[in-house]
Amino acid sequence: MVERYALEPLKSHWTLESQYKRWLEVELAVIRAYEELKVAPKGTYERAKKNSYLNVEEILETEKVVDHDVIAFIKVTTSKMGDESRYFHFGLTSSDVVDTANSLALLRATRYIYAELENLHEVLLKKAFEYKKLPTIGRTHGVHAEPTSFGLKYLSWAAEIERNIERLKNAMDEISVGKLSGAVGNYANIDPEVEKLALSYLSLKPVKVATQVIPRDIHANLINVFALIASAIERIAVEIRHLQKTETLEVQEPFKKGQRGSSAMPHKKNPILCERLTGMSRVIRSYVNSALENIVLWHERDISHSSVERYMFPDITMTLFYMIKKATYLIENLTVFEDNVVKNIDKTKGLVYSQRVLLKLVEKGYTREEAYKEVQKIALKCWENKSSFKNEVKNYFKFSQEEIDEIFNPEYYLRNIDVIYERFK
Ligand SMILES: O=C(O)C[C@H](Nc1ncnc2c1ncn2[C@@H]1O[C@H](COP(=O)(O)O)[C@@H](O)[C@H]1O)C(=O)O
Repeated sequence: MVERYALEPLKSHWTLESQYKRWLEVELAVIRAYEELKVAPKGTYERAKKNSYLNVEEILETEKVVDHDVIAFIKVTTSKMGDESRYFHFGLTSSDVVDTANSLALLRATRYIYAELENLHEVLLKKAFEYKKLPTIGRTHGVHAEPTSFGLKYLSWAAEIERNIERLKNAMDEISVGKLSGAVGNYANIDPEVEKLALSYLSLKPVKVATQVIPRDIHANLINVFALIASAIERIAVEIRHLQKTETLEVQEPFKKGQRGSSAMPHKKNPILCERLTGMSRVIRSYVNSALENIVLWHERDISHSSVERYMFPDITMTLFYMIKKATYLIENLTVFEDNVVKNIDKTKGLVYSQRVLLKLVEKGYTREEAYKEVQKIALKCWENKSSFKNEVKNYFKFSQEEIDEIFNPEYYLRNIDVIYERFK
């Protein structure tokens, strides 16, 4: 993970020491289950916990010799244990520990992400209501289309985050599984009751069927939801970047006191945060492919997925956590130049009301085809010579001033938005 983007508490969550602590948590849960099931003598769990020796440096030194990270961990951790070390890792395979601990790590990291996402959702909704009545120009294909509500932009972002919250909930539920079923997942050397009990101490459920590992489609689903969230944030960032173009200037991302935009051009305020969020979203999406590739392992497993996950799990959760926090800051502190938002509606001198003119003519008795032809003729002329569509329409179709005022009114386009907003109460 790039230090620049690593925020607490995620940063500490992914240190090597934290990883070994989670491995130990799993190993101890198994010992506790053995004791509960009277396989291990009373007090074994407490003694094993007290006498386990977690020393990162020594584990790494040992790994240099044995070239197996879990074995190195077991050797060092049990090195100061007494007789209870006999129950340590009893009947387990390395991935029982690694995979169960991975679920714990992902779940805990995702809980931080979830809380931040709820925060972002709330901020977006608040802004959606704040700008509900502000008319703006809707653009399709980048071309002025018809007026709409500025708040609807935020509402559509909030709705997307709402869907992602639901998806995240489901993915978290799916990843709340562990496996303690041994070398090929068939409980040959471990009682399924030990798994059930030990996982219950960790608030996990046994995965329905495992090989040596938990099936990777479960992890891929979570990674995919992360990518959806990143894309939702990128959609916000890209919109802001477009609206911050000098020609448009409807919004401006926060520019702190003392901040400088350009080393060469002192006048500049650039949308650097939005551009960073756009880039980060690309990085997060690129992990979806790796996560999908991890699904297909040889037979009961190979270990090609392991290196991928060492990059992917910390990187993706830390990057996403950073993105959501920054997106919330961005939305809360975005400057909206309301005058420009309204002014830009008239950049095409009324062309954006062409459909209203067309429908008015149909109401007056024109066929749709006739009306379209007539309106397009005038509209294209106005595009070319930059004249006022409003004036041309008034003169050509002999509309009264009252009709013109009614047609060329941005407020008209907001008349039904309450129906949409009602869905968010
Ligand atoms: O319980 C077992 O260990 C069973 C064994 N399978 C393994 N299960 C879990 N870890 C294993 C396994 N094999 C190797 N290693 C060690 O995993 C580490 C992989 O390192 P990396 O590719 O860098 O992520 C790296 O440290 C490897 O040494 C099997 O033969 O089925």
